[in-house]
Amino acid sequence: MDIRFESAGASFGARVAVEPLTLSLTENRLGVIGLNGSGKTTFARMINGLTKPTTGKVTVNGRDTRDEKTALADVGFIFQSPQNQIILPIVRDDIAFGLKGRGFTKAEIDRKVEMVLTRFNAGELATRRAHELSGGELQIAALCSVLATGPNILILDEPTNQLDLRNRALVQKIIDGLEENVVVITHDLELISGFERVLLFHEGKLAADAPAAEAIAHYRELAA
Ligand SMILES: Nc1ncnc2c1ncn2[C@@H]1O[C@H](COP(=O)(O)OP(=O)(O)OP(=O)(O)O)[C@@H](O)[C@H]1O
Repeated sequence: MDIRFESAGASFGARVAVEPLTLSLTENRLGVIGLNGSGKTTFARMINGLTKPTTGKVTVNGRDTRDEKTALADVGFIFQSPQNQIILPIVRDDIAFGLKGRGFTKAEIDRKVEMVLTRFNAGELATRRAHELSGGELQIAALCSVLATGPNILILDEPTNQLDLRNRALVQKIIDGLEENVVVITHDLELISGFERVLLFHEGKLAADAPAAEAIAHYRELAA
């Protein structure tokens, strides 16, 4: 992946959520940590263009996010509350929904839905009602819907939030095995403990940009 922030920052009115920063991100795995309200989600939304920079610019694989009217299609985003991004009641239909309007035939859509369900060993979820799923199942359903569209960068915002130990371990295993480039925002420090690059945000500023152990140690000092 090739994500570049060039003096890019984001403010909401007078509130500066992310101070202008200059960065080049090419790692296959990137962790983002920091206290509540430190700017992590805003930073992540700037990557897929959901939040446009109010100063500077952000490019993803050479494309300026300001030139795109909507979020970048090749940057998948799983939000903090995945139930809010499941649109259709039945899991299989929701996965197919994301593939419509992209020029695929019905047979191709059906094949892609089956492929992604098989990839996550989630065939059992296909006919389930999304609102009846457990937190872990919902994360997997959201992952299937987003990854079926073939993004090459995936952003996960607090993917283990509210998961029990078993589902947490399952989601960690899935993240570790993803071939896509992954950006993980999390308060679950173990989840990103093996990452070679972790960004620590503090009050909208980048407080560390380092391998996981170093960034986590710095975070512990800030939080103490
Ligand atoms: N749409 C918005 N309008 C106004 N202020 C916003 C908006 N989005 C974020 N902010 C503010 O920007 C700052 C950074 O918020 P952000 O959601 O990026 O933090 P975070 O690090 O992801 O927090 P958390 O860990 O609690 O999810 C906060 O002060 C927040 O209140």
